[in-house]
Amino acid sequence: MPLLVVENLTKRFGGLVAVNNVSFSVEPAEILSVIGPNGAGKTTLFNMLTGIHQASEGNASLAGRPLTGLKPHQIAEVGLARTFQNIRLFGSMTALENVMIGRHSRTRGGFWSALLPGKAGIEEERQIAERAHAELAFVGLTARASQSADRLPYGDQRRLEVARALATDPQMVLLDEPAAGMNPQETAALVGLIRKIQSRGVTVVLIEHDMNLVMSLSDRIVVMNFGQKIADGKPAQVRSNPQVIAAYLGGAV
Ligand SMILES: Nc1ncnc2c1ncn2[C@@H]1O[C@H](COP(=O)(O)OP(=O)(O)OP(=O)(O)O)[C@@H](O)[C@H]1O
Repeated sequence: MPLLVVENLTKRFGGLVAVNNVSFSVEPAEILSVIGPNGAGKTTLFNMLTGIHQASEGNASLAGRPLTGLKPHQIAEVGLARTFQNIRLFGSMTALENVMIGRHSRTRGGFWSALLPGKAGIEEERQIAERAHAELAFVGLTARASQSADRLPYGDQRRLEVARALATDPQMVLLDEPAAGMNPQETAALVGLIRKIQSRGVTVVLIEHDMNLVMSLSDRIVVMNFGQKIADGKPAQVRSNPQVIAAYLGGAV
């Protein structure tokens, strides 16, 4: 059974159809990339899946539970987490605190657990910090735990966002251009990290423009152009699809 099912999702902004009747599904523990030219509708698709935009038409579900109509925090509770194209960290907080905020959304006291009475609050806070340290270690940022997020190198900020998403215990993470602005070494480390996320059993859907990364990492690729899905298949199929070559890949591959 697919984990994510997207059926006929459409988003209109006034007269502009940013996402037009898009359907696809994602199997558990798959790595699926969504590619397409600038303005194709990829981020709008993620924004509908994560409750930032309400769909104009269509449905999406995760593990059989409807996502459409839910608020972002409810979608996180269903098990869908994301990172953003423009990094959204709390700049003046430490790396550890940024990950703890992700974890707070999944615990009894939530964000206010520090106010829980006595021992219960202290114990919950200790568990949250422990889990946040584990996620920092997972993404390779142990040494950065006590540094302010805004002081971290760019690639580390992107990995910190991934750690925060993972701290919510998601079944699936959506990564919006995770390699954007990374140097080749950082990109290589990112490939390793995404494979580690997959081996944890977390399904990964990413938007990415780095075609080397997309072709080497993806189990499957969905191609969008002008809001519509124009192809859906394994990297080799997508790479040789004449419509995709015309719309996007050109001489790049
Ligand atoms: N909030 C909004 N209001 C109006 N138009 C929007 C809004 N968000 C996106 N759009 C428009 O919808 C279309 C799709 O944009 P979207 O950001 O989803 O594309 P994209 O494929 O993610 O592009 P990129 O690769 O450049 O990030 C674009 O024409 C964009 O200008």
